[in-house]
Amino acid sequence: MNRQELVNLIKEKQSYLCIGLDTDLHKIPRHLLSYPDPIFAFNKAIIDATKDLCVSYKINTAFYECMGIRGWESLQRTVEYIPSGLFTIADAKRGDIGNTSTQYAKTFFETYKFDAVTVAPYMGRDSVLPFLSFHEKWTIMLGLTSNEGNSDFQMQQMGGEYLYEKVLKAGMTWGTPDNLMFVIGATNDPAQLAHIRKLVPDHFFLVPGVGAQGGSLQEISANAMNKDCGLLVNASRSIIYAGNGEDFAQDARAAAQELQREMVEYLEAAFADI
Ligand SMILES: O=C(O)c1cc(=O)[nH]c(=O)n1[C@@H]1O[C@H](COP(=O)(O)O)[C@@H](O)[C@H]1O
Repeated sequence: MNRQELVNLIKEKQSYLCIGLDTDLHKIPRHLLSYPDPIFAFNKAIIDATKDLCVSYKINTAFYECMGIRGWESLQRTVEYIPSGLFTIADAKRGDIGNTSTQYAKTFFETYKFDAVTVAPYMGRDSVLPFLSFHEKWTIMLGLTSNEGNSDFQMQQMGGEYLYEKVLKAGMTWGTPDNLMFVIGATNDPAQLAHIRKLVPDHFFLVPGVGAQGGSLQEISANAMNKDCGLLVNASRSIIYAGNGEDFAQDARAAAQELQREMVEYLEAAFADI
């Protein structure tokens, strides 16, 4: 999916919600455990119940890889089940020497046909560029993350600026607003979110941290939207585990709907004409 298609999708659906399928066998309703592929059965029900409310699904590969081959099969069934026209993210946080990064990129862009993959930029330019060379595919580079440990490296000063600022600036010279997004955690200070948007005016941000981690949809929307919305706001646990009974998918829908309704307001406030 290219940038214009993503922007159009956000306008059509009045949503910039990305639902995280962080599906854990130990957290899904018990009645699903008798299904041949309980993880897929859960995801299928969540997708059926929420696909009109979101523009994207993010599959965090950790929740699938931990189950070996069965997990990869659940991942494949899930990504193939997501309706075409929705933006699919493999949250794999990869990045290695160039020829290895190319193999990671092929895994997620070609074998599993995701639109985007998350990339950890610690190894530098040649670990990120291979992801950026795929046509109409997206690299989502970690910028300022949502976790407490973001202060260990990302918030360290280096030559008068924070390390995360250097990472964002370098990323902008490697990719373009058409193939590169940054992860910016919703748990960060609102003034910092506004500062980051100033530094990076055009790129989309993938924003985790709303919901279970306590980040505010209002704050990220007020401080970090750009002229194209420029945000994909992810929530995982607060949506997919909103309920735990037979009607868990309807509870997930209600949780997603609450965020999407708020998004309508913020889109209206930001763009009279969107
Ligand atoms: O890259 C990510 O998606 C990510 C980056 C970050 O800074 N913080 C963060 O929570 N994430 C991911 O976003 C999701 C957040 O999940 P919830 O806290 O359950 O909404 C998880 O899949 C995390 O791995």
